Amino acid sequence: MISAIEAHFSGLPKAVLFDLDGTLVDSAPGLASAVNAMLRELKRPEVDLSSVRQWIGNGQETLVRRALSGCHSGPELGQLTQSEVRKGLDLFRRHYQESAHECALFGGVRETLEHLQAQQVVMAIVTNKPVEFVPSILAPLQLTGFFTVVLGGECLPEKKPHPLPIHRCLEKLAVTPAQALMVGDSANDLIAAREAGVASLALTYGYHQGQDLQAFGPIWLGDSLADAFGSQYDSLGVSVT
Ligand SMILES: O=C(O)COP(=O)(O)O
Ligand SMILES: [Mg+2]
Repeated sequence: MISAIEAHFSGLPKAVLFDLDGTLVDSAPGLASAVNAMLRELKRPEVDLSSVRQWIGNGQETLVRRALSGCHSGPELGQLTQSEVRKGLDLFRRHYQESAHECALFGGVRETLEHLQAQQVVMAIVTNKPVEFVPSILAPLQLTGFFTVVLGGECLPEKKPHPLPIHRCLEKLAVTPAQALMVGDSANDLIAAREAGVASLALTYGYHQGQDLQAFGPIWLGDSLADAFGSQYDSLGVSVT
């Protein structure tokens, strides 16, 4: 059976841009450790992992604002002072240096990266996470060598859902929007891709805050990267189990 990716690109895209948190790695445990270390220092109540999962995806300042106010959105976020947010962010980042590695690769990811690399598809990471933390996530998982470009949330004046990081990444890779595929777990990824004229693929296992990702027009939506590229693995005789 021909996959949605093969049908769209008549084969494989020239470049695949991956979101990081919730797409390649389950980073919530490391983020929750740092959030709670920050809250302890500020003598505030700790939060549970499931709350932190709901708060990931809009960069670290938003995560810290949500943790300090104990909710995802609402007037409480706006009531925080600049100095509270700055202090929280400094503490969070100091602790996250220690806990960023507390994350796990989602199933099917390594096989997909190996498959794409073997097919000379260029790969990049476009994340809203500050870029300084990316090496401590990729290195222990031995993922560093797969990516030609890594763009973090504070590399540019805008982050996803703005299309600027995708435009900049395509420029660096010297590929056109039509030659690229964005793979993500949240509306931010799919909106940024759509605005940049890039096809997208949505994974349902990440941090989508209950949103219906189908509404943002991915060419494929599912719960395993291996399934998205599955028929191509099969044709190469590569195991996806
Ligand atoms: O740090 C975040 O907000 C998450 O980043 P990502 O999902 O764009 O990788
Ligand atoms: Mg994500």
